[in-house]
Amino acid sequence: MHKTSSLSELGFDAGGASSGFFRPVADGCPATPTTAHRRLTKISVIGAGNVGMAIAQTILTQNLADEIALVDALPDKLRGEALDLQHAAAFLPRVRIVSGTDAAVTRNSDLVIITAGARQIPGETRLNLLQRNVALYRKIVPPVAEHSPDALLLLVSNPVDVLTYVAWKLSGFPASRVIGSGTNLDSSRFRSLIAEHLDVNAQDVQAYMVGEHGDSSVAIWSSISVGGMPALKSLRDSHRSFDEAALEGIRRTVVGGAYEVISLKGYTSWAIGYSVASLATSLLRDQRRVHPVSVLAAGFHGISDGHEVFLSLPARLGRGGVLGVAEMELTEAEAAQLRRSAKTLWENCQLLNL
Ligand SMILES: NC(=O)C1=CN([C@@H]2O[C@H](COP(=O)(O)OP(=O)(O)OC[C@H]3O[C@@H](n4cnc5c(N)ncnc54)[C@H](O)[C@@H]3O)[C@@H](O)[C@H]2O)C=CC1
Ligand SMILES: CC(=O)C(=O)O
Repeated sequence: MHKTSSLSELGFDAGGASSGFFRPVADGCPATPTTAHRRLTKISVIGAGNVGMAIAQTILTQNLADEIALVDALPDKLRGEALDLQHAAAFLPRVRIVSGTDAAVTRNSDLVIITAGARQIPGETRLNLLQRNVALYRKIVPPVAEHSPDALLLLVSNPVDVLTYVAWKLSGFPASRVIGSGTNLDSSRFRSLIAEHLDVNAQDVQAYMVGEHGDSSVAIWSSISVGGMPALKSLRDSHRSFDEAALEGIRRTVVGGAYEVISLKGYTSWAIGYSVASLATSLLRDQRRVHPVSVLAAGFHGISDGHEVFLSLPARLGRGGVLGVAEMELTEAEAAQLRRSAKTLWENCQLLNL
């Protein structure tokens, strides 16, 4: 484990340094019972690339963790990223940052977020990454699960739905503790498009994309509400142009959002950073918020009970992981689209022989 540069590395003895500096106060005790018994929260981020670092830095600003462990295969890059974050300590809540190329640094994590892996080059689909990233997950997931057997696993590398299945199989964890970031990000893109159109804050817009985090994601038009009011009918009443073709155009724009950013800057990072930090908050702070995330979907909406496929459905998240999945009312067309997504994803899962 590498605790980033410290005075002890320069030869200064850390033992007793604090007690030499501060004079004990009368009747003082080392820690109040509350502090002494408070369970510290540890989050590990595997993969310190664009996405891993955007997630780590967003989590840092949200005062969610007492310790963040970063893991990457490239030791210099990893140490550089860890130091760079540590140098911001004077502006942030106090968080211990540790890093290492070995999964041992993640020991006793509450939440492990995996972002390691190949990313798309312009024009490539997420499913194109499957073989490369499954090979990585075979190396990463078993030791991580062994070091933190009670952790929640949050998967981000693509194709995220199939890799969530892979992580579930390789970890041996219950499905409720294995969650893919899924369409939480796609739904944010969807909400922000509608919010911009109506000139309202995207936080006041509810709108769900479900299914695959990828080309076959399904927009649930009946889920759109603004300030608690169903919005599709009024959008249609005020704009005759909101016909089926226009709606499919909006869905394609949401799906194309990632491709557009990748073609412009080479990767996506900030939005997924906020998306995953919001999931981490809901999980670790037991917020019981509903997020569209990748969960075991067998038996939902006509997906066969025997198909252990993971895809996004609105799920209630808390400290135990997935606490429940909302029974959405879908049109027959939406349910059929979802089943088509499930079929494609399940075919990919079966090729892996896990
Ligand atoms: N689910 C989602 O919504 C999103 C998923 N992604 C996915 O996240 C993944 C990462 O993307 P970027 O951060 O942009 O890529 P990147 O190339 O910047 O970072 C990947 C990191 O993984 C590290 N890595 C490789 N093998 C490793 C191992 N065995 N152990 C630990 N670290 C290892 C690399 O050294 C590198 O630092 C990609 O698969 C990408 O498609 C990206 C954006 C959104
Ligand atoms: C790359 C990716 O999956 C996204 O930004 O949606």
